[in-house]
Amino acid sequence: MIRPVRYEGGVVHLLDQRRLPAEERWQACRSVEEVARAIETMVVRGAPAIGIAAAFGVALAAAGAARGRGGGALEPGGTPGEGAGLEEVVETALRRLAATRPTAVNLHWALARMEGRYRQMRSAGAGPDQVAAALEAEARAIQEEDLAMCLRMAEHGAALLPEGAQVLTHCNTGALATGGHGTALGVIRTAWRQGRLRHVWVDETRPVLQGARLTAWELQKEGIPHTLIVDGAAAAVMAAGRVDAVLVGADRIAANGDTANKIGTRMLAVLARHHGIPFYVVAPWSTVDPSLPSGDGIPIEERNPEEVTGFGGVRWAPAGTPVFNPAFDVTPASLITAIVTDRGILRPPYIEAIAARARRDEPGRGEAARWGRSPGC
Ligand SMILES: CSC[C@@H](O)[C@@H](O)C(=O)COP(=O)(O)O
Repeated sequence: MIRPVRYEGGVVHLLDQRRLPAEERWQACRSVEEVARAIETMVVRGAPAIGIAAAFGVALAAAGAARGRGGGALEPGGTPGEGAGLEEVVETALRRLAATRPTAVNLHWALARMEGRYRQMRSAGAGPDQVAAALEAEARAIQEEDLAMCLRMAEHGAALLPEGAQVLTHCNTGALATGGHGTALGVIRTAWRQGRLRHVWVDETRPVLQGARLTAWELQKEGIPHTLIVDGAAAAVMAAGRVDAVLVGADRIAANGDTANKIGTRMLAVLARHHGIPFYVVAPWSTVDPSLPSGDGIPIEERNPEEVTGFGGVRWAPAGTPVFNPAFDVTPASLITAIVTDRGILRPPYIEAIAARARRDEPGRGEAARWGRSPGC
């Protein structure tokens, strides 16, 4: 199984997704700053995967502090230097990692969980070595639980698809984006293994091409029949009656079900409604942010204009062309047929379905909101 994040000997290893599919190269991150930059530059990407990478970044920081090396967060610009205390090292790591990407709440959820474990160990009087061991165990638990959630979502979601389904998906929501298996792509994987899936339409997903580079790579490895299309071809394949369902992931789901996901998702939802095609969002509960009443409050990351004016060192737009490059958009809840979570399938009205589950299950969400307040949000 593809797993994009590994933690070994106090080093975070990330499968460099910028280089796929041309080469499978791992990047070793030995400091919090290196993990943070890897998240910012999309060496690792996908909402659950960046949460997992950040959790290991905190574990790395604590391990460094326990060894008396300032947690490896030794860069200039406000991070602690040699010999910094454990408290300062962990706080700094949490702050730096929270500031990497604003939209995916899984990142802030994972950091809140790491902070919670840290505080628990400190109030129990644990020393630096014990704290470091506990934080490593917590990060590993986040990773393993994410895989388990993906497998549960996949079972729930596959049951929604008709026999011989043709589906359309956007971005990469596979093993590369999660603890393994995937969210929307996990449903596709499981449906294929169950024999109920015929074919996948893969949106190339401009500008960074997660569909063309990553989803096509994962599907090819599994031998799942698929066809790559440019984003603008989605309406044509829907109109031709060749899509039975649209399956997408999510970076943040507000309390009313409004869902932020990769730019272009909203367009697909509008198209699906027009063509009478079910539109399913697949996401673990860690993607739900009940502290936001609606999608209006979701911070949308804007990325470098160079992602739009060219790719891989080739520029095609004239120099100086003005660019708007939002990395995500928000799909209104009214366009979503169902939200598939590891805790079951949510149906409209989402505001009630989400509130009921949040009340029952989520004592830690106030803290997630705190780390969610990163610069740029
Ligand atoms: C399981 S991944 C869900 C989302 O994170 C995914 O659809 C997405 O939008 C990823 O965006 P990215 O910018 O590649 O991190």
